[in-house]
Parts: sequence; C-alpha cells; structure tokens
Amino acid sequence: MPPAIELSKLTKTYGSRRGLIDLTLDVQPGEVFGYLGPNGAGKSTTIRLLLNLIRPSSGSARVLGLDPAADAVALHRRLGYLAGDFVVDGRQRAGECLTFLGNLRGAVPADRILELADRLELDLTARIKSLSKGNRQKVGLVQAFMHRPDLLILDEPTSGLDPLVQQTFLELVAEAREEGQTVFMSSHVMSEVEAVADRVAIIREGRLVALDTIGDLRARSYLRVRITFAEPVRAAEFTALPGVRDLAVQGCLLDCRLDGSPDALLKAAARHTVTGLRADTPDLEELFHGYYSGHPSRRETADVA
Ligand SMILES: Nc1ncnc2c1ncn2[C@@H]1O[C@H](COP(=O)(O)OP(=O)(O)OP(=O)(O)O)[C@@H](O)[C@H]1O
Repeated sequence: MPPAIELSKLTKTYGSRRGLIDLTLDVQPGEVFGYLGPNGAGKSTTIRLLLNLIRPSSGSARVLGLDPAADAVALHRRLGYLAGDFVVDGRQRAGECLTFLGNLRGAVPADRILELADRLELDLTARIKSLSKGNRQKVGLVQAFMHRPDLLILDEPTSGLDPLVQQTFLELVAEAREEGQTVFMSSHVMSEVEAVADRVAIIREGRLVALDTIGDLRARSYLRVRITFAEPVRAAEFTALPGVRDLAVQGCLLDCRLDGSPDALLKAAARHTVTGLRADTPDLEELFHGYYSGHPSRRETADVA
C-alpha cells in the first residue's frame, strides 16, 4: 500500500513570502499524524497543497498514491476534509446541509449523520447561521467523518470546541484509526495531539524542525529536576556535571534541566543529605516551545534530514 501522504521537497512561495520550504515527509496508512506549528508556520499551506487548492512552487505531493491535481476527483471521494475556516451556506439547517453533502459523497446513511450529531451534541434542526463557532465546527466535523474516508485531513479540528466535545472528537479519531483510516491533523493544542497521535511533525517558519513518535520525542527530551538538601549546597559542585544545564541553586534548593543519564547528578547530590527529589518530563507543549524558540541544544536534536 502506498503511503497515505508522501511529500518530497514540497515548496510554496507567495511572491517573495515563504509559505513552505522543502518539506519531505511520509504519513503511513492507518497512522494518526499530528502536525504542529505556531501561527504562520505553514500548516494551512501544507493542507491546501494536499488538497490541490493551491499549486506547489516546486517539489511534489502524493495523496493515497495519487496526484492531487491530476486525480482530484477520484481523490476527493476518499478524503474527509475540515478546513480551518469551515464555511457553508448559513441559511440551511445543519441537517439539510449534512444530508446534501452526504448525498454528494455517495449516500451516507441518515443514521450515521444522526449518530455523529448526537455524540457531538449538534442540533440538526438549527440554521447554520444561528450556530455558535463551536457548533458550526461540529457541522464541519460530522461532514469530515460521516463517509468514513480513507484519509481525514483536519485543519485545527478542535478550535472553538468545549473540552467535553474535544473528548468526543478524540474518540472519533481513535475509532477512525481502529477502522484503518489515516488521520492528518494540524493543531496548536498539544495535549490533544499528545493524546491521540502516533507521530508528530513540528514546523517552524515553513520548515520541518522535528518529526518523531510521541514516545521518542519524550525519550529525547530532558528532565526538570528539583533536589532539596538538608543543608545549603554550592552551585559549583553541580554546574559542570554531564547533562546538567540551566542550573539554579538557592540555599538548600537545586533546580536544573538534565539531558541523558542522571547518574552524575545523583552521585554528586548523594554527597549531601537529600530531603526531597522531583524529576518531571516536560509535556509536549513545553517540548514544542523548546523547538519553536530555537534553543540551540534543542535544535541539535530536533533537526531532521
Ligand atoms: N495567500 C497568501 N498570500 C501571501 N502569503 C500567504 C498566503 N497564505 C499564507 N501566506 C503566508 O504563508 C505563511 C504560512 O501561512 P499558513 O497559513 O500556511 O500558516 P499556518 O501554520 O496555517 O498558520 P495559522 O495557524 O495561523 O493558520 C505565512 O507567513 C503566511 O503569511
């Protein structure tokens, strides 16, 4: 089976402005892939290129083994797409709109629309223009999931959703994966990507800066260590230890980041009486900000070919 998404040196410039630069990545069938980046990083540009809504300046994209431009009709039948700015005719009722879109996609059973609307607590009788942003987003989610497409491409899918509905969304993504569907979702919300994605890519200023499994991202991350001693200690004892950085010592309290093995730090600490020890891994959000801010030591590990 070909990759669900295969991008090779994909580049898009808008006049002199960069949109996306040399993006090479694969998304495998059945994978949930999180696509992270701050505002303006190039996430929507990537998604528009996948859907042939814009054309690349150079490089290529293949989606479900097909060419997004030449095979657009065949491809769109197999895709579920939620745009970042999902817009439909506001005069229609939500149910009418979804039935119409369901028929376009080849007779989606009415029960399927009802089931999704029920789970997302969407009122199908409401006119779309009367719906809040979050409820309109639910219409967008139902239309993306309802025909059980091979590939779901979701641009900021949870924007405007309250936490309970976000949870339902995560369940829908997990179910889609169980059924063998592939999900490519962009997000600012690290916690949702962390909860559901197999792999994440992080883009910054149009370039890929990290691509990894959630597990490996964590493994390559650091520990935030706090040690409390019975008596004051001197920073000089710890500052040059392997892996220790951002060290702060105040009286009996030591605070630092630790890369790699904790052995040297623990042995140095054990020369004193230790009354407390805390070591936390950063959540994905913290890691992400490390990549984004371009901390030199993070970039070393973050940069991928
Ligand atoms: N139609 C356009 N004309 C000119 N520049 C554009 C156009 N669309 C996007 N850009 C520029 O390309 C870059 C990437 O934008 P893009 O919308 O892909 O980012 P994004 O990661 O989706 O951000 P956001 O989370 O804010 O939607 C930005 O610098 C943006 O200003």
